[in-house]
Amino acid sequence: MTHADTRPETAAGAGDDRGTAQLPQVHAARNPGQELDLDWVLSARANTSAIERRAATLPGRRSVKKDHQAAWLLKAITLIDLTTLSGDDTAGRVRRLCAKARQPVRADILDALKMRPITTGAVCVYHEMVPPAVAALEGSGIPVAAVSTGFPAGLSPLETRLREIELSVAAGAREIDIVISRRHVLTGNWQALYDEMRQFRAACGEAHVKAILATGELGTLRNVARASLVCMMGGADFIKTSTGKESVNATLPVSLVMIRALRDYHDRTGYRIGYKPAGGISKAKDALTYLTLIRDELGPRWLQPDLFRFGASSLLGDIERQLEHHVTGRYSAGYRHPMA
Ligand SMILES: O=C[C@H](O)COP(=O)(O)O
Repeated sequence: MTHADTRPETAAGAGDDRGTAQLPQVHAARNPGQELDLDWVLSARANTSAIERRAATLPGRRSVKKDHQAAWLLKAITLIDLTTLSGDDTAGRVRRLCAKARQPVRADILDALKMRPITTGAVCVYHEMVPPAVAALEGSGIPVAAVSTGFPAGLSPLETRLREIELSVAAGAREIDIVISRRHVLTGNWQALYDEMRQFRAACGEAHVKAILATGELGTLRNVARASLVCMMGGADFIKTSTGKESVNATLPVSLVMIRALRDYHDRTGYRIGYKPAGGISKAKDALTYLTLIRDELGPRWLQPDLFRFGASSLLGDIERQLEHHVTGRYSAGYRHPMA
């Protein structure tokens, strides 16, 4: 059993300035990208059975010592892109989500844990919901991330997708989650994928760009590895697993492949690119598995909001319940312990 013995490096901790919200340091230097290196891309392999075997051991092997669990859970909250991506989204729902992003943990729980206020990493919405989100988050330091480029399928005309990015940036989105054209991966057209990524990168201007690979639709882990590298070469600041709308979203095998591509890219270029697992991550224990995986594979530097986010719509609720249990020793009536 591997224990995360230490507190997460910058977990919200007790401090002299209690009452002062920590403004998230969410943006590192942008990734300039590089020329498409096809030899490197085609050399990327993934031994599926070895990766699946290793991934299967992760939830059991990696745990967080009970004493440090609350700090890790608070850390996880600071790394959430708090998301609503529903056809029935309204400005009111987005405003409520933003209020939650500003104050994701009840004050009495923070007091009991002797922790300073925290915020989520970002709020993630459709383009049409960017203005109410920007207004609701004003002064908080929390960025708005917009899913643009014809999310989730990405099959609208290229000029429409590029225009959508420009409109989202003009509306105040500081991060753009683009979806790649899966067909470029499935047909091995790496040049087309690279060119698309370059154009998306350029349209984002100063905004940071997360490339959603939709890994559940890429066929093989080898394709995931290659698409990850091409998107990083094309200038992605983050690579993200899924839209949350595919039938298979974030998984541990896919994460291992993408994390290794991130490490490879860093080793060869010196640039750290961020990672965003998204879709179906709704349990605190799963969040802890991801955090310890990242810490062990990439190191604690990657556990900062500029290099790691969870894309999640319901994870925060479960983390809150775990924190409440940590503080009060009980769960709300009818709640079944998911960490057991
Ligand atoms: O990008 C974020 C995902 O769409 C969220 O997926 P989820 O609703 O399964 O948490």
